[in-house]
Amino acid sequence: MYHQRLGSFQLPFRVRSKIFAMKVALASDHAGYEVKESLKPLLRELGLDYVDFGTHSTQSVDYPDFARLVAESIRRGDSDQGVLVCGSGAGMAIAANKVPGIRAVVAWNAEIARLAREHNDANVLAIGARTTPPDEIERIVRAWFSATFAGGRHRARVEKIEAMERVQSSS
Ligand SMILES: O=C(CO)[C@H](O)[C@H](O)[C@H](O)COP(=O)(O)O
Repeated sequence: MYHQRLGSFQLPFRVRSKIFAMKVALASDHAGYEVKESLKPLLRELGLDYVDFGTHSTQSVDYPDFARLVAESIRRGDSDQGVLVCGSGAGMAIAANKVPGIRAVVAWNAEIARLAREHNDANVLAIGARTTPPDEIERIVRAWFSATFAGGRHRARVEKIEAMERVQSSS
């Protein structure tokens, strides 16, 4: 259940995000569990609705299971953005990027986070809990959700990524 479900009309994201709070799909593996939990107050402070897809403890699990839940939530249109936390962020990003429409980026500082949103229209933030200091993680999350896709020359490039996905799915 979303933290604050305000509605889910099928409007374009740019319109919907101005009317309703952005919906964030959140998940981690065991390595990222504590960071995932620590992000919840920050997401609330930023006015973001979130749904927690697990994991729910530090017991060892497999990160692709959780990356898939978040990626498919975005693909269905149930979530606008995803945040995934594992040891390095890499495994989560690799797995999430297997789902069409997902542009997952490992951000290890706020600048990478901002650029991923502005230039790449990235929709999944992957964080390395074992590789990124807590204060940097907070800066990364703030930067990610402050930034918006810049469009312009970057739009044609993202469209080329989407075209690659269409070729793959039809072959
Ligand atoms: O797969 C990973 C690399 O992106 C993640 O960091 C995992 O969290 C990590 O591999 C888990 O390792 P563990 O030794 O099983 O805790």
